[in-house]
Amino acid sequence: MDRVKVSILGSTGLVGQWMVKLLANHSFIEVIKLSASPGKVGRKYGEVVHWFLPGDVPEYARDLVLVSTDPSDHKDVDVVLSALPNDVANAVESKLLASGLNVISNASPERMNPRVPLINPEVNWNHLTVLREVKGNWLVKNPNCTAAIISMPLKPINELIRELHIVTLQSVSGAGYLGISYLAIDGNVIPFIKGEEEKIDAEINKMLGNQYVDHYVPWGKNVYVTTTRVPVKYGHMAVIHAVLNDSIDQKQIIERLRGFRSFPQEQELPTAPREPIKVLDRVDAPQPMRDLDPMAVSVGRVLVRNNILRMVVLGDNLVRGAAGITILTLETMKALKIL
Ligand SMILES: N[C@@H](CC=O)C(=O)O
Repeated sequence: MDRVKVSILGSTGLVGQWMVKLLANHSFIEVIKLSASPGKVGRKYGEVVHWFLPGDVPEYARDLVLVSTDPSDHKDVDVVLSALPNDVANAVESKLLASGLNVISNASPERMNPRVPLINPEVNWNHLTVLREVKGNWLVKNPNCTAAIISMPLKPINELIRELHIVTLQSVSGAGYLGISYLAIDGNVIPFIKGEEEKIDAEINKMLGNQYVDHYVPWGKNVYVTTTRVPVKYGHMAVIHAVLNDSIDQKQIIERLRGFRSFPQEQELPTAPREPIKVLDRVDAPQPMRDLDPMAVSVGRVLVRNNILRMVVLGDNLVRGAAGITILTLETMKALKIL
């Protein structure tokens, strides 16, 4: 397959808009359908979308007439990309799968299904290869945005880790455009995000484990997580303390993080960052306002003391954590000849 035709579900939402933007002028992925909620179906994308990203609505998308999520509206696409909210995704995606369509989805239902690969391409691209043994169509899931960001710097050091203690500082955009009121978050920190702590623990364990066709074997490490919502627009941060198995020099950890490259980099995939983990030497890095990169993860404050590694990790929750990871997964699947 030379070109890959896709449709985007939830195309007017925060994550959907990023998908529309990132796929403008893509070298081999072509968006042929955009879908939105029933009230918008039949109208032009450019007239309906409340565009919030820098720049204009990409030209290719402006005149596309919005379709429904019904499988009959997607029958001529190779892959459906789903940016649907969690509460509606399951019903819609199940119908698409039942009709024989392939789906890559950002929504949380089915992430822990033992047969469904949960993919952060640099971390576990090899889990996708089980799909070669699957007859018919498939579902692939993105991890939770925070799990996507945190799993990246864990990958090159995963065998050194005995257990993890994580505190997150998650931006408001993670809750969606209408997710949290200004009065609730301005000048405030909310130390609870529903369901998030369980997801991060389970998903990191799945991605760093081994995937087989009908089951997976988790990484098997204890991951203790506290999640907080902070008054920042974009970028999720995590303070990680990793208890290590052996003593290891801080410099060796930094070398491993800086030198990390994976399949997407080797294949020079269009959406892959050249340097997936940026270790920043500045004493006050990383900061969402200064250090946010769309697809790379920024790491600072690296310190090893008494066999405990501390690092602060920052990533773009809407791009690396959602829209960009979907596209990079599709590019990885094409490079693996799964499409
Ligand atoms: N569940 C996450 C979504 C990622 O952006 C959050 O609430 O921040």
